Amino acid sequence: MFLTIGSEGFRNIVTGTIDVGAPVVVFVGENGQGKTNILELVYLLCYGVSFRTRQNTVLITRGRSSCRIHGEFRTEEGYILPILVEIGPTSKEIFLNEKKIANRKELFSISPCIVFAHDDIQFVVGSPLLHRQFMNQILTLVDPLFLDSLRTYNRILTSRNEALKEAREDLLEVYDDQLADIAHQITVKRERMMDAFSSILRSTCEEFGFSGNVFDVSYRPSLRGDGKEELMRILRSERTQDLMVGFTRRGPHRDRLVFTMNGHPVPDYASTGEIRLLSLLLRVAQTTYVRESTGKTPILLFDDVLLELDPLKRRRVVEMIPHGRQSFFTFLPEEPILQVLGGGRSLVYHVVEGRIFPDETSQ
Ligand SMILES: Nc1ncnc2c1ncn2[C@@H]1O[C@H](COP(=O)(O)OP(=O)(O)OP(=O)(O)O)[C@@H](O)[C@H]1O
Repeated sequence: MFLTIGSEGFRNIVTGTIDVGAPVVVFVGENGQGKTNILELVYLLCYGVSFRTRQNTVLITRGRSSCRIHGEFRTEEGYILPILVEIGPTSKEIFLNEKKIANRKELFSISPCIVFAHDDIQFVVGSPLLHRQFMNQILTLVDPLFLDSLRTYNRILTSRNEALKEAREDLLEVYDDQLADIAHQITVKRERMMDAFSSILRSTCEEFGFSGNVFDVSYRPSLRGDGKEELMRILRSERTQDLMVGFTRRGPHRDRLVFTMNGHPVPDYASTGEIRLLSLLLRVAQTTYVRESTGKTPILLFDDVLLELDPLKRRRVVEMIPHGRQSFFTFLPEEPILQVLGGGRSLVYHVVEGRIFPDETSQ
């Protein structure tokens, strides 16, 4: 759990430190005041990157040349870990326990963190690129080696595509072999994860109060075969077509997911509210999957996502949030925030033009 968070020169947030040592922390404010920036700050402390941008310079307050983001994290064993992220125009340094770390992966073991964001509905109705992003996000949280496999795959894929454009059959022999090997590893990992994930999603739907399989998701690998050898045979047998188009037409870079509601494709049948609900249940299921796979309950960041649900569904989603860890919420002033406060300790802050004030009535 984070006990404090703070920043200097970060986006529109005014320099300072606030107490967040409670299971539920709420930020209330009008549009554009800095609520999402605060959630972004928490995410940066967990992963060393933003969930909104890969461009470090936009994180720095306009007109300044650097920023510092800091927090104190209390581990499950009770140790206090100071985390500091310093960002300059072309640099980023991360300090854990006052020691500079060489790789931001060292932060990953502290606490997983899951954002429930407005754009999450794109995982359901957006392009297959986002389906793959969804799977990759989950796998990276539970398997630190997955990101390396993905990078290797993309490197070999780029080389194979170049060889296809230049019709270098000698190189294609080598790349087919390498691509089949890594494609097999990625497909098997995605397949296993999605099997477990879809069964968790079904239980999540039941827990929510649905009877039967209201929402379901299934994995559709683009290159399916029994082992690496078969994938290689497929790549070779389809090489002529790949040479004609000049790129690799099949592989994990073309995988997709199919979302259904009562057996029908979600994008064609579901209402906006149902799509929003599914995107929230996907994140709840992701939280359960990460907890079951790593033994750690993620910190949850809810960025204004409950508004589109009717009050009953909103309450049910909130009741499903796992206890024992920390959740951060953002709300517009008129939203009924009391529904998320529950019985435990909670902190409510108002955000006005980047300034963060404690709510007098909830202290
Ligand atoms: N680098 C920066 N320097 C200064 N201000 C910035 C910077 N980046 C973003 N901002 C400002 O931060 C504000 C946006 O804050 P944020 O996205 O957190 O809003 P919000 O309170 O979550 O609003 P909404 O309810 O509309 O989502 C905007 O006014 C934006 O111009």
